[in-house]
Amino acid sequence: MTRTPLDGTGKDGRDLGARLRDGPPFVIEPATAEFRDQPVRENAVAEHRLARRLARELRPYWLRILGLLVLSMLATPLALLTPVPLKIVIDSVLGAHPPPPALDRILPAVSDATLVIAAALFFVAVALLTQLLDLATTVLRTFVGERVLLDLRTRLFRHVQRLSVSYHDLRGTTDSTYRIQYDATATQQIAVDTIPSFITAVFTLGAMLYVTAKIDWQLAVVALGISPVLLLASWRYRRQLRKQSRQVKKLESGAMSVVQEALSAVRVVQAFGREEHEEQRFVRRFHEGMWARIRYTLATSRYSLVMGLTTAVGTAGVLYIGTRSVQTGRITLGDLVLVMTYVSQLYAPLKTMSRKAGSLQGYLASAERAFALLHKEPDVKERPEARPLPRAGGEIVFHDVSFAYDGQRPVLRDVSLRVGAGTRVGVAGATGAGKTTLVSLLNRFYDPTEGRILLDGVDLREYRLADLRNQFAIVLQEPLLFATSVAENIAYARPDAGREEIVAAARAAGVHDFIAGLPDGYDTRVGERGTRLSGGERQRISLARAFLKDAPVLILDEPTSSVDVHTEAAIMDTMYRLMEGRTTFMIAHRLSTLDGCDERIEVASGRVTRMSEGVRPDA
Ligand SMILES: Nc1ncnc2c1ncn2[C@@H]1O[C@H](COP(=O)(O)OP(=O)(O)OP(=O)(O)O)[C@@H](O)[C@H]1O
Repeated sequence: MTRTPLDGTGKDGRDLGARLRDGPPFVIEPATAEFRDQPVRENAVAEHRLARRLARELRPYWLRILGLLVLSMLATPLALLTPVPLKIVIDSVLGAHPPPPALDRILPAVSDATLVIAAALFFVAVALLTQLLDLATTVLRTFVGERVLLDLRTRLFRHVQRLSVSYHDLRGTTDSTYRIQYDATATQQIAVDTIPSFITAVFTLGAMLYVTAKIDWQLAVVALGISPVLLLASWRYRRQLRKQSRQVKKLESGAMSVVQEALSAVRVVQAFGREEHEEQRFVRRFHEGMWARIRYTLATSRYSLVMGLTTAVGTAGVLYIGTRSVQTGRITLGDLVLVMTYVSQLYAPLKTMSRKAGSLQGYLASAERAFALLHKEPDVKERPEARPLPRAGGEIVFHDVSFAYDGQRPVLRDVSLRVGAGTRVGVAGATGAGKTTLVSLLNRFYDPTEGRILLDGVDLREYRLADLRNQFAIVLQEPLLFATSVAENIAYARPDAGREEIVAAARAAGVHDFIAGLPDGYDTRVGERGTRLSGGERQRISLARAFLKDAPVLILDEPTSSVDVHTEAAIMDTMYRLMEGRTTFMIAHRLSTLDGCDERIEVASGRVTRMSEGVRPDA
């Protein structure tokens, strides 16, 4: 059976899970030179490259990120003001100290009761401003973050769609899905969460230290004394956290592949009663992921523990020295309360910085994976000065073409053919002989390892890729439909086609009456992959697609092998009409299917072992 490379599954018949299990799964793609080595060798240069890459990624949003930063930084003065009412009440209402000069200027010689009310109102005003600022920051952060995420996801999706079929053959779909769906969010987090929090934390830290030092420099020195320990701990845990986070991502995307595969093949699973087996595979994969996550969480908890203990020691030191200072009269009780509030707030930014440094490692691991995908170059490339090709005549020549999927074991060897424009060629051969591979080279799903293929006398690699692919209409053994309406499925070949053209194509494919009889006619939805239609019905719809495309070259890969004899006869009829005036390659196992072809070739073990006169290269 031929598997189409279009559906993202391997042509070697191995299922997605098998390839994910057996292949070199989920290794971060060593993409461009910029990202090579990075996942393996953790070094300062690689870190620097990743940071530069991130900066480049975020450059278009710098103004918005700056806005976010400004909003976040406005929180600092508010944080500084929060404990001030408490200090005033303690010192000037409960104690006997005069109010601070600034307050005295605004409210000269007021009673204690008025001072308490003023302090309370001040407290509410600061809280209100803090909340408003919080709201504005959240709104802006959400907008900027979603924009960054959407843009990156769009680019990843665009890129992944253009990667060569061989990439998808090897990788399967889940790893790419994971990178687009989950890894891409890391950049958003770094842009709107980590960077602004980090910078704001540094800013707040500086401001609070300054105010504390103004009150009592000794206290500021004690409070700051713990920061080397904090920095050291962030440095020490950084690598471990990144490594573990990377491991978690690999295992999670691997586990997801089990779900995706089992659900997409649910009929096979149920038919063979393998639900239990699939469940066990699922549990095994998730079990591995679970332990990796537990290890990661334990590492972050250990890290938080170190942070928490260090800050507690710092706070205790400030409390001790601060109390002594109150006792000796160096500072007031209100000053001590103010400083203690600052110290707890001072450690909040320090903790934020170190916590962010921890989660940053997880984000960086994800960002690496997303960028690696983005930097993966397609094997099949378009030349910079590629030729346009409005409509080909249809002459195709193979010149000593050899091809190996893995670059080593050839699947096609020294194939030479000359197919005149409008010639219908029947391709026969045993299973695994290389027939599908032969036609897959025509529209450049893969490029030959050796030799060249010419269309109208020009190497396929000279043409613009989209133009080249536009010259082919393909009908596969297992027609692939999308989960939309019948009309949209037919129009997939030419999205600009009007309803009359779609109906005309359906008529030509002999499927109009069937469609007209459906509950919603052409607007009937066909279900995922067209499962609500029979194999023959799907095949006819894909033929209508080919009629609508009206391409000069037609590839028919065993299009009737899954339908009954009557349906086959009807479909063949339609197909021969479709072939008229088009260069056609028709693959079939049943030789009788090829009777209407003008020429015939036979493939065995990757070689063309027989060919009729009309396709001889020297004819
Ligand atoms: N994506 C792939 N990666 C690696 N090997 C592949 C891939 N697709 C096909 N092959 C191998 O290439 C050889 C030729 O496969 P191909 O599908 O071209 O044969 P075929 O003649 O079309 O077979 P069938 O009649 O069964 O469809 C087979 O040995 C197959 O295992």
